[in-house]
Amino acid sequence: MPRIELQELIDANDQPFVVIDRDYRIVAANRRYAEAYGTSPEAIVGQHCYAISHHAARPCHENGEQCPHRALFERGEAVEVLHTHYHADNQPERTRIRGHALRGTNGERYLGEQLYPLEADPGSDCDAMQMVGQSPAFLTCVDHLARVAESEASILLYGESGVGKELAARFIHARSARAGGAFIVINCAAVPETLFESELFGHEQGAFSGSRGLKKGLFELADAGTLFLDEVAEIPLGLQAKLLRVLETGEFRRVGGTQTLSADVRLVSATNRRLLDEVDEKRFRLDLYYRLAGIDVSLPALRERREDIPALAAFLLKRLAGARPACRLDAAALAALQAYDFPGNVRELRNVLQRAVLTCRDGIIRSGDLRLSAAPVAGAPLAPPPAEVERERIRALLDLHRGHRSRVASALGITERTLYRKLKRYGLGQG
Ligand SMILES: Nc1ncnc2c1ncn2[C@@H]1O[C@H](COP(=O)(O)OP(=O)(O)OP(=O)(O)O)[C@@H](O)[C@H]1O
Repeated sequence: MPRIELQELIDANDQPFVVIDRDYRIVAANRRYAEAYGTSPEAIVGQHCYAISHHAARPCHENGEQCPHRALFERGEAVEVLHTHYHADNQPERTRIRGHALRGTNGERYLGEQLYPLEADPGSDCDAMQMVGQSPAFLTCVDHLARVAESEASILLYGESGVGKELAARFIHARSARAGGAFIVINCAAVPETLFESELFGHEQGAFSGSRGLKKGLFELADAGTLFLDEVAEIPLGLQAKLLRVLETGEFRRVGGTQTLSADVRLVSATNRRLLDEVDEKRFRLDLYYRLAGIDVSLPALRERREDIPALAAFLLKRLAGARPACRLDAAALAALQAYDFPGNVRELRNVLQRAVLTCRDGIIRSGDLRLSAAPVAGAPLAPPPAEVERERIRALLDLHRGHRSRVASALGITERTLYRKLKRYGLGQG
């Protein structure tokens, strides 16, 4: 067998590649790897891997990260992990690392690491999408999203309210081959049943009373792009059958139309309910479930990634401040946020910060400025009111505000979206 120069061999690899010995010393690195850290292969050899990739003084497993080095030299396993690496300019980059067990001609064992940056396309990376987070739970999820984005499969996103399902759907679209096409959102809980079909498939002129002109449906508008069905569990049963037919044939008609149209649409759906439970309860069709959930991805709740709270809070405060200087949290306030469970997830964090910004005086948010529902202020309800009481309250407010939903929502201190869901549940204000 010919003996090929190691440097030439690894330079032929388009991905960053590095070879590390038992003592964490780099014994070889390809050009790609060295360039990413602003140096040359010659200068890197002999240095500690953690000094290069993490700018750290000790191995990354000592800082709580999963380490392929440790897995190989302690357990003999070649593993794949997600890490955050730091480039020469200190920019963090999320990277998937695949470990390889190598054996030198001296019989010694070495670790080969192949790096796959998760944000290879700077136009659609997490920063551009404003998706903040470095925790293992978040990185695993982003990695999963990036991988499923490349396929054409229908994706079902599952996660509690406010975890960022719409953001995740946009991320999938931006990283897919359809990124140049439209990203169309329909919130299935917000559309009254009577208008659902025409929203989705459009209508011809005068198709029903009140319809003016021809209107293209969202399905048609999403042609060559992605259609995001938010709160998909809320699609009325009758429409589920129609949607299924369209998904199976790719063909549809506008309401009141005779012409058969077709559209090439990739579906991403989201729900905060267990759809299979809905199937068991006969509220959701199993065949439609299979169509929508080609691949399902769960998004972690904020309390499962508490370590992201400081960065998320700083990001949201900056966004809330706009051009003005952003408020910041003192240590006790930050600790209170990290200890809190956030049933409403990132959206609740944003709302809590929004209120705190209004009450804080000197640009510093203290724990007293935070209104977290676990420690309610006087007058705030401890738990959601019982259904009957809530139904009556909403009905009375609808009367008071003459059906003006945004006013009712703000009187209740909830989003319009949540109000729509409640209206539906209580059979109020349809049409
Ligand atoms: N990782 C993140 N980084 C930055 N902002 C985030 C992140 N995740 C969510 N957000 C923000 O939190 C808010 C809620 O996100 P989004 O609307 O995507 O949630 P959702 O899961 O779709 O909610 P719902 O189930 O109520 O529809 C948005 O303002 C979004 O920008």
